[in-house]
Amino acid sequence: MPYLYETDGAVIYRQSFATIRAEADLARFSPEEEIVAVRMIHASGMVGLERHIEFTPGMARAARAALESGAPILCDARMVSEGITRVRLPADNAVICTLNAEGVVDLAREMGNTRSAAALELWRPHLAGAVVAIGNAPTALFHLLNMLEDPACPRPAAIIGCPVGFIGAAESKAALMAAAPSPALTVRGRLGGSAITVAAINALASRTE
Ligand SMILES: C/C1=C2N=C(/C=C3N=C(/C(C)=C4\N[C@@](C)([C@@H]5N=C1[C@](C)(CCC(=O)O)[C@H]5CC(=O)O)[C@@](C)(CC(=O)O)[C@@H]4CCC(=O)O)[C@@](C)(CC(=O)O)[C@@H]\3CCC(=O)O)C(C)(C)[C@@H]/2CCC(=O)O
Repeated sequence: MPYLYETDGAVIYRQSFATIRAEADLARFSPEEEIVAVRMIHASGMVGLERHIEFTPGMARAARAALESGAPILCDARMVSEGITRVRLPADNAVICTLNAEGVVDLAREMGNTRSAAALELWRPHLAGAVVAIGNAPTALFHLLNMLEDPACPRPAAIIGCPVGFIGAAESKAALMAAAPSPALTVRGRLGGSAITVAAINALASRTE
């Protein structure tokens, strides 16, 4: 007896989003934010995630406008950069991950930091007006915040800072929302991760659900 299951991708998405909207408490989000929150919950399979999602005012609009005007997307990990659905991007935006670029291993050794943090030094020429997507590494988010302490460092248009884990994740995200050097989106606490971060980018990239 073969297993019977839903095989239409569009139907699966539609039913998932309807389930999330029926079960999650999305009332505090603006319409632009709600679409992003729904997709983040979808990627995590976790109704309740919405309680930990926080936008600075106007972040969703700023990020969407930046993407529509062609901003590059700067990602901390390949798991983030590979997850971005290219056909959703409104301006064939460049998706950049420098984690495996030449010299990053040596730079990390010199800096006494992780590869994830060192890789951000290669973002400097792309940072002005970019959309940042940090979904894995707390050290990358901390290093970005330290870079942006320098007023001469170019500002990104928006920062999605959702690193996951037990060491530095909650702290780096609290620091992001306290400093808010650019419009920012986070998931407070230990929760986060590449999939949730990718989902936020994919939601912001397209006006279609
Ligand atoms: C301490 C690190 C953490 N990694 C986590 C979770 C996951 N990481 C995966 C993978 C495949 C990668 N993690 C690296 C980014 C690697 N992870 C680290 C570092 C040691 C330090 C980062 C930090 O603390 O800020 C980091 C290496 C570095 O020197 O920067 C990765 C580059 C390691 C590697 O393969 O070389 C790699 C990312 C590859 C890529 O996508 O480009 C996991 C899939 C776990 C696994 O290895 O099986 C998982 C993915 C989670 C996600 O959703 O992204 C934590 C939990 C974030 C942790 C930092 C916090 C902590 O509490 O420990």
